[in-house]
Amino acid sequence: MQYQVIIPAAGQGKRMNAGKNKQFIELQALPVMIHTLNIFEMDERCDEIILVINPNEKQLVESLLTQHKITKARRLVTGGAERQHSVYNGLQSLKDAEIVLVHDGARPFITHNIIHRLVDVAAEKGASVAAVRVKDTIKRVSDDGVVLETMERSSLWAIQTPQAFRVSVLEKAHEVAKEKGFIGTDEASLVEEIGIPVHIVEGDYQNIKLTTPDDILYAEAILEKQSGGR
Ligand SMILES: Nc1ccn([C@@H]2O[C@H](COP(=O)(O)OP(=O)(O)OP(=O)(O)O)[C@@H](O)[C@H]2O)c(=O)n1
Ligand SMILES: C[C@](O)(CO)[C@H](O)COP(=O)(O)O
Repeated sequence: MQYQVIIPAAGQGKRMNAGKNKQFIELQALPVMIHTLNIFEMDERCDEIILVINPNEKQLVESLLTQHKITKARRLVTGGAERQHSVYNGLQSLKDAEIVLVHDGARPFITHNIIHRLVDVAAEKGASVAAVRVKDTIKRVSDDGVVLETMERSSLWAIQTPQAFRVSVLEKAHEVAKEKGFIGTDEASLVEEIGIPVHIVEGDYQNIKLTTPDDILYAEAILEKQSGGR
């Protein structure tokens, strides 16, 4: 089954504190955004990339796409105030897609194997998310820093992107969220709100989101390992 992917890349990267959108930080001489786009560019099952960007970065993005021969990102979409609004804008520009993936521009280490498993589960069941089992003990804590409870770890998963959906499911979820003024931190939470089951696809701990400066050190180590330490 083929798919289209929406890549939200219109954030500010405030927690990264790099003085620029973290999408443009270079890892082994390639911007983060290009690492992510290359994965979908090289996937035969990906028909189109809908790249969501800040309008003031359009020229820079266009020149990077040309320079790095990214041919599938034919339509650039303007982002919104929150990640959810950026994805909503991307969804409005989908054409003739049955399955849509949403994947953070800031997660440059996703694999084709996980992408394909997500697409297959979404095609069969409607909604799927990449996730890994939580490794730490997780506690719920009050605003004044006192532990309220220890969560049962065996049922806790850390949710990543990609998240894959039948297009009709994600469209409905976004419309309902818009009506209710609901803002979620991922697409699956919107789908959960409309009562459609979201299925876990076990992912990879290396599929990190570059969020804070220490993530860059880890990303460099992953790339070093991928390139055989050369
Ligand atoms: N209004 C927004 C906010 C985020 N994103 C994108 O959503 C992904 C995940 O968001 P996050 O890691 O929070 O990125 P930023 O919003 O850039 O980071 P920060 O919250 O630290 O400013 C990133 O690829 C980011 O560019 C987006 O397209 N539009
Ligand atoms: C969608 C996401 O990457 C799943 O882990 C995450 O929720 C994005 O959160 P952020 O606060 O926008 O970084």
